[in-house]
Amino acid sequence: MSGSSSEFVIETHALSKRYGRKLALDRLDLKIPRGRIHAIVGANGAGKSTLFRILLGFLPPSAGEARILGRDSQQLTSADRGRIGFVNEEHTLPGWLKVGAVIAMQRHHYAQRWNQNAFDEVIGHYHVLPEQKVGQLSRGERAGFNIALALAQRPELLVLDEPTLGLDVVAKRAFLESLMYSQAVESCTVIYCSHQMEEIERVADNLIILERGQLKHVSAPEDFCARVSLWVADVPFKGPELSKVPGLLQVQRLDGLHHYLVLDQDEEFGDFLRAAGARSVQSMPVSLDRAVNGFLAKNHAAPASAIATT
Ligand SMILES: Nc1ncnc2c1ncn2[C@@H]1O[C@H](COP(=O)(O)OP(=O)(O)OP(=O)(O)O)[C@@H](O)[C@H]1O
Repeated sequence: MSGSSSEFVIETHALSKRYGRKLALDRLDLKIPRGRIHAIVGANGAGKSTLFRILLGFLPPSAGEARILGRDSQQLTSADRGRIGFVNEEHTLPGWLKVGAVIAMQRHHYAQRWNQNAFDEVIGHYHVLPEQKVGQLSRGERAGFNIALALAQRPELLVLDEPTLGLDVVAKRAFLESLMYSQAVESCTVIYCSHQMEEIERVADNLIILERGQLKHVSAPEDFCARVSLWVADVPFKGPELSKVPGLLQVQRLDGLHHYLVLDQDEEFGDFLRAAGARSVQSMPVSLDRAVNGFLAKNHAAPASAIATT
């Protein structure tokens, strides 16, 4: 199969990774179609970085298969790697090199592929000078420099592993804008891993939720939000027994009212609360942050199989 004709940029089949007694990826079947921005989210330790390391060929799987741009991830050639841009939170560039020297090296390395316009467009958001050493750049500038270099290599696939970790609000915004408004992004597929839901809400077309190395949900972010709702009810005493509350993700008691965060419930949930004695019931939508974090917190507290969601 030719890489560029493949319909999916990422395809894993029964992919598992075990570190000693720890199962980081658990028979993961994941298909990410070509084009657009895909966000991968999951709690700490869900297996996101492990997945990226296997996909980029830095780590072998324990079992199963991983393909990237149509190629087996364990057999990537340097030409295949040239089609993939990777930016991670560490922004690992040699600190002693001058910015101008790094640019010259990359331009030479990527030769025909190098897209100077894409580089200029992104680096224009940052006050980075060619005579500065990479180690002298601020975290935000280094993140910007990295994304500019990655986009200039005209990648078919751009993998971003928590690229805004540790950046302040201004630097985060600059980074996201350089991503969202770059022409170069339009011609590639972006896989973005982050814990920042407000970022994901702004940039992602597709939301992929991993939990304990398994796939839990795939859809547009707004469709996931639509599955989660918050119900505020004036229920006397303790309210219904929690094990009987359908789709329950979280419950809180605030100012004498019960707040139920629930998954996949419709108007009948209001009837359930009224039958449990609620005097008033009000439902409201939630932000992506609340929806995802409620969902992940629930799965933390219960066995992974407690909610069947895929
Ligand atoms: N080299 C290793 N040796 C042993 N266990 C590891 C190793 N790398 C990762 N793990 C374990 O595998 C699991 C998945 O880790 P991974 O770094 O892939 O998660 P993550 O989703 O990227 O987490 P985070 O959001 O915290 O970065 C974790 O439980 C972690 O402790």
